Amino acid sequence: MSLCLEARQLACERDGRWLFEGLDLKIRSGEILRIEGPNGSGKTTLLKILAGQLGEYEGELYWNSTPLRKAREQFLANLLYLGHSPGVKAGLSPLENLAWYQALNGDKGSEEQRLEALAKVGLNGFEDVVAGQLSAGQQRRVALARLTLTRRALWVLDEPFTAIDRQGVTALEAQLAAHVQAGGCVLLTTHHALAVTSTVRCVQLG
Ligand SMILES: Nc1ncnc2c1ncn2[C@@H]1O[C@H](COP(=O)(O)OP(=O)(O)OP(=O)(O)O)[C@@H](O)[C@H]1O
Repeated sequence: MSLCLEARQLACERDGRWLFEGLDLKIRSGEILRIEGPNGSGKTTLLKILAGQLGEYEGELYWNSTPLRKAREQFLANLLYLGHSPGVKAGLSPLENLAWYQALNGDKGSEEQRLEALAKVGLNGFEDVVAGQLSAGQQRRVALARLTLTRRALWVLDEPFTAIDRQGVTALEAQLAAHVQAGGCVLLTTHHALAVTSTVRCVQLG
């Protein structure tokens, strides 16, 4: 099924300043949409709005042509949102963190799946280490393991390459490309130059 998230005449004000106004954008199956702009231009704020996490905005959002407020359940069932911070629980191991994410989504999953997802992000041998003791890049990798674990079509990713080494960047780029090739869509912010350019469109803020 073809998917489409659309924003019409989106505007957001912070502390008496318009971060963006009259913003129209669309993201469909098979596309990567990159939000660009300098620090403080509103990229994270825009992603939160588009991921349904922030209600303080003007304009309208549509999911498959239905206003998002009426299609919220279907929208959330298709959404995987990874925020600016890795959002990993420091007191839990990577394996426990993934089990916790799955439980939040009402998905029991299996340990085998979780081990496979951690292996894919290069965390073999760190599965049972308390996440608070992992490096910044390893914590980000725990969060990124959710991309493998959770079957959602729309990925909204805020700076997913932060703290990731060169090999990890290549692997993540390949994963993004494979996801859109399989009919998914990716909305992301990154200060990193993406190698997969053919399916990437850009929206500039600031
Ligand atoms: N909850 C909030 N209340 C008031 N102002 C906020 C809030 N959240 C963000 N802002 C302000 O909105 C502006 C945009 O912030 P945002 O985090 O969206 O920028 P960004 O483009 O993602 O920046 P960066 O590239 O540094 O991550 C900033 O000036 C910030 O101070």
